Amino acid sequence: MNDTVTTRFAPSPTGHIHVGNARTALFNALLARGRGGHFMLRVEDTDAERSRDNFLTSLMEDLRWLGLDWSLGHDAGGEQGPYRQSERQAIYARHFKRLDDAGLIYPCFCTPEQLKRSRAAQRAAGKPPRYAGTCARLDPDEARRRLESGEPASWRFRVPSGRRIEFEDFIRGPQSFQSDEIGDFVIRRTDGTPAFFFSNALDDALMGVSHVMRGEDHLTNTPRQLLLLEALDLPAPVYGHLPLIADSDGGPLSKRAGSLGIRDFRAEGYLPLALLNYMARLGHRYDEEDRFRSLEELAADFAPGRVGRAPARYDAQQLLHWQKVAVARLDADAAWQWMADAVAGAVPPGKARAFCDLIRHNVVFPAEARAWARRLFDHPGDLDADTRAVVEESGREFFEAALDALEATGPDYQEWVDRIRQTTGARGKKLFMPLRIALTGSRRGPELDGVLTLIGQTEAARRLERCIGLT
Ligand SMILES: Nc1ncnc2c1ncn2[C@@H]1O[C@H](COP(=O)(O)OP(=O)(O)OP(=O)(O)O)[C@@H](O)[C@H]1O
Repeated sequence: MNDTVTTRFAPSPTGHIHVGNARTALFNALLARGRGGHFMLRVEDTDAERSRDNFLTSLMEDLRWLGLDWSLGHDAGGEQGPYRQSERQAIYARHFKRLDDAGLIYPCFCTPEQLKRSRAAQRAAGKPPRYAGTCARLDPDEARRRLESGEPASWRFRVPSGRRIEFEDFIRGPQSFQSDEIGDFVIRRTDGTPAFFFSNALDDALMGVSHVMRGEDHLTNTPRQLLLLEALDLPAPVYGHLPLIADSDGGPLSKRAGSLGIRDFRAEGYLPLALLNYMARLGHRYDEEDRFRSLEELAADFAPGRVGRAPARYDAQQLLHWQKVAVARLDADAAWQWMADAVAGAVPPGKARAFCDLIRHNVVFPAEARAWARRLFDHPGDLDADTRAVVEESGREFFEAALDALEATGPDYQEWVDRIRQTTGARGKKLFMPLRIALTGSRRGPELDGVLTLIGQTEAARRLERCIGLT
């Protein structure tokens, strides 16, 4: 028996992937990596109306940007392809025929309105809605006649009665379902396309997926899929269902609604490892919770048994924490790459690296780096009331002394501040805060020493004069 672990991410390309989808992809990638197995990307694009190629391109970009490369599947190859469901019609047709030949499926002519009425009636009677079995009892000759006359029909799987379906969920533990509570379900839609239950289960089996880890929105699909695989005499994977992630208001995430999209985080300048460290802890516990981990380390320490049962909620503060850690750990080259686009045009040629080295520990997003570039190379900006109060309190004489000192010492920071200290008697905060405000327009920011070097003597003098003018 082949005991390689093969996991998969099987999205429908119907929108940009969000934190919920991406965490499902991440957990599958971690499980495969941690066990030396394969992570597969399968594209579930049977819904032609909602599937779009641009969403497929976008989700592949997002996964690759996160570092969640797949070794099997769409755009990666493998023996069990194609890995786009829209290209697997012949395979579905073959297995559909096997079920038909075995008398395990039947055409259903019920219209959407009839089905809706039936569900409403069941609900009114206090019963959970499921297919009432109307077409299961049709005379086979009549069913053929109606099909031949072109009447639209979906196809349903005959769920065997009186069966208990049990399986061990590798996250939630033992699960048990009664087949009598499952109505006959659609495996082929009226338009001829395969329904989710069918194509999804069939592909997992045919593609050698060993572990299906997916959101618990799929939990009740699993007994249906197990019945189908049993009917087709195909091997079933083991299943694990993850608690869903809700947005910060508790609402569900949805690709269609475009909530918490990975590409939005990317555009804002979040780092992949910040998101990975954040998402890996969404519903999963690590020892040494606070330790920032590489993707390899996240995988080595990942265990389905450490996934909790409670729904996880998106927490912007937690993500921001990991972003700060990830930014602080960038080396000089990576820090520059990260901010380069945002500061393009705002930093004079030749000063880029010095600028980056100076401000990188003061920023968490590239947009902040851009604001610093403007502040240092263009204009320090208007002073807020508290900042202006410091300038006024320091007084004209202080800034005049600072300006004289600068002329005398040139842009040697240490000599400059020593001289100001001597001539004004100012010390500590009283010395450094007004100088910081003069040079940067802000009470917080990077080392003044570096600021002076970067903006140069002439600009520093101009900024001191501006403060003189404000007093
Ligand atoms: N909020 C969520 N939290 C965790 N996992 C989720 C969430 N939403 C979807 N998933 C999981 O993401 C995977 C991909 O699913 P799918 O492509 O159907 O995404 P979806 O967001 O449900 O899409 P749509 O909004 O188009 O219905 C599935 O395993 C699904 O369970």
